[in-house]
Amino acid sequence: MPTYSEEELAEALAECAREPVHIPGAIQPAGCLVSLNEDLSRVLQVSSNIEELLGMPVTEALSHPPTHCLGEALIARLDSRLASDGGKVMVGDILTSAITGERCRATAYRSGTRVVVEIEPLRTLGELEILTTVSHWQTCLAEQNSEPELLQALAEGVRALTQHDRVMVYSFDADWNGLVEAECRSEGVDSLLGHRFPASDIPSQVRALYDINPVRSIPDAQAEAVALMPERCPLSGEPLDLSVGNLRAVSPVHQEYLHNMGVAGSLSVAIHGDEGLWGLVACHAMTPCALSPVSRDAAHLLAQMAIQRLQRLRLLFQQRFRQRVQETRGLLFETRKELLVAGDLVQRHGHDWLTLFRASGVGMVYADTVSRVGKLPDADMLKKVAAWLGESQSRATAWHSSALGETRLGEWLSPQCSCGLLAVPLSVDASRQGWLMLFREEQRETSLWAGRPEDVPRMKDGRLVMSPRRSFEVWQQELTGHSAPWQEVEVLAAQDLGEDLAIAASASEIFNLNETLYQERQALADANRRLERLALTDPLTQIWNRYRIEMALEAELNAAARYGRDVSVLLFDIDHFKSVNDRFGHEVGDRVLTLLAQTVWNALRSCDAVGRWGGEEFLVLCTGCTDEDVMGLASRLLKAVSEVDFDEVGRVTISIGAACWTPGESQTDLIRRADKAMYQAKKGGRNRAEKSE
Ligand SMILES: Nc1nc2c(ncn2[C@@H]2O[C@H](COP(=O)(O)OP(=O)(O)OP(=O)(O)O)[C@@H](O)[C@H]2O)c(=O)[nH]1
Repeated sequence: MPTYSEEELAEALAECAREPVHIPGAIQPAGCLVSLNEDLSRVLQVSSNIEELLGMPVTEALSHPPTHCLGEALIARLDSRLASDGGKVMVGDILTSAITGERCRATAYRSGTRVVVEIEPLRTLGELEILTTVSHWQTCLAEQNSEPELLQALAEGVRALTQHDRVMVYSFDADWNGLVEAECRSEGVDSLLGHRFPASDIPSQVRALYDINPVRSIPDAQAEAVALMPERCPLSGEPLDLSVGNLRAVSPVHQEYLHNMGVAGSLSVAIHGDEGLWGLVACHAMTPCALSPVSRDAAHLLAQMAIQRLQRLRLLFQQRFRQRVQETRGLLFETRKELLVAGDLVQRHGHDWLTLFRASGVGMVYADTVSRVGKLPDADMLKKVAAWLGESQSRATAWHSSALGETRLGEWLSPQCSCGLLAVPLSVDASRQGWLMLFREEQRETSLWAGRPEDVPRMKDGRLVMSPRRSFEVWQQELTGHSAPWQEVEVLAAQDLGEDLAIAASASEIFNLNETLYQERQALADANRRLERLALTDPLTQIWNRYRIEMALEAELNAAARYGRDVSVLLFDIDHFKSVNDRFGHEVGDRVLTLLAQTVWNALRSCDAVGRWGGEEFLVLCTGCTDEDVMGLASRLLKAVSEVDFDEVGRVTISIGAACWTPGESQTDLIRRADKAMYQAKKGGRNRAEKSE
């Protein structure tokens, strides 16, 4: 357990970050340095090893114009290049060492108001050989179709160029810890593949230097630094900022770090992605390793090519993922045509979404319904989570966490089965809202640290300081409480899915509402029909009631008056019906009435109608009937009734009174005449028809 407080650690880190690594006042002995004033007319500082490379003592170089130590041609080129390059590093001016006869490369850059020229011998691989090597690995990188293979090819390519004993490609996590993702090494050198390096290994100001100058070469970490003469600018008294250069002396802290790791020389090449520093290619040499500036630049070139390919691969992955999501959305649209409720959609497609989103469970809480597929909390818990999300989160955007234990939900959810959650709001309207939730299980990982991160801060003179690590022994750390992180592309895709589900939910609701409305309308129409029937039908005999037959008669008489048509009525009742009731009971009497009504109804033409006039009296309305016709119909009815067997009652007869309408006659008068005629029939012996004259 750390024995220091958070504040002490923060102060130690800040102190470490204040180390002025960019103005060491010295360079590495891999080359020499000349600093000039802005108009290139005066030498201001030189490195104390200038004589070893340029064959000229420090005092001589400082007391003569720059052309004396650097030559007329180089100064002329510097003059023109610096004017056009606006102070950027300038490479490619070659001169030959006066002492060793080696070809050297001069690199110039602006540092404040000064111009710095660094001179380094060109060594090892020939330029042509480097070109061939770069070209080979460039092709190789372009052919890689997976991230691990690509990073492995980068490690191998850089090692082919620099000949270091161990070349690692490591990426930074969100906290700037490094993870070794690929490695290429010579036999007998320990592997650090899969190891993590704590963020404190590269203090923030050193990381910032990688933005200015992506390549840091240390051919011999323990070589004595070469002082600048004088140490500060003789004009301004300012130290010389060597951030942009290649020769900056190694900070004592870094020297100790490399020593503790058993590394004699190193090369670090920053890998910058679209979002800044992505990682590093870190090369270690177990013995000092002189490196040609051209190889160094070539290594940088390969790193740049690799990151471009990496970004392309990630883009392709994202495109493929979104394509698959689009396909799922297409399926959703297809099934939406069936107007499934949103919950059914989850049941139907949930398993596909589990695969697509690498999730262990998918749930949806919408209105009062919960749908679940896979491994996830129970329905009540999902409702509780949805309620919390609704209260505490924006309704417009997705919410996600890959460490639920660190959130409010950690109190409710078991970390083993629900460690990560991506929740997407389904907003249908203000009153109806829901959440689509994708859960991920815990992803237990064993992290191999190259030394314990906590060992870095140490007490020195009663104060906590960040010290270079002494031990790089593998230390295992169990990472728990985390799921795989949610990628941005996954969050966006889940939001698309959420929108589709919200649309499906409202579509099915509208359908359900319409359905209910339709059913209610049907019920109303049925009730109306029943009412109408009740209002117009005789409940016993199921033929028209008096009201209905009167209406029909009225309409017929109006039409007859208008078009001069014939209309007749037959009024009849059962003979001696009282005795039927008396002998067999009222119920039997009812059955006789019903069967009689059906018999008459069946005997009529479709244009005629019969209604119950009251009691055991019936009225037949005959349209287009002359006197003759109506008596013919009356005879047919007498016959039809006489042929019916009325069960225990046996045969019954009826007496009919017929009346033909005369123009101008009222309905009442017409009926009265028919009634009179029926009376005549009764009087005449029954089971007969009489016609009103
Ligand atoms: N079962 C039953 N009987 C009814 C109904 N409406 C009227 N009646 C009976 O019909 C009988 C009519 O009797 P009356 O008017 O004396 O006539 P009748 O016995 O048919 O003799 P005539 O008409 O002179 O041949 C009565 O007994 C009524 O109770 C009914 O809806 N159901």
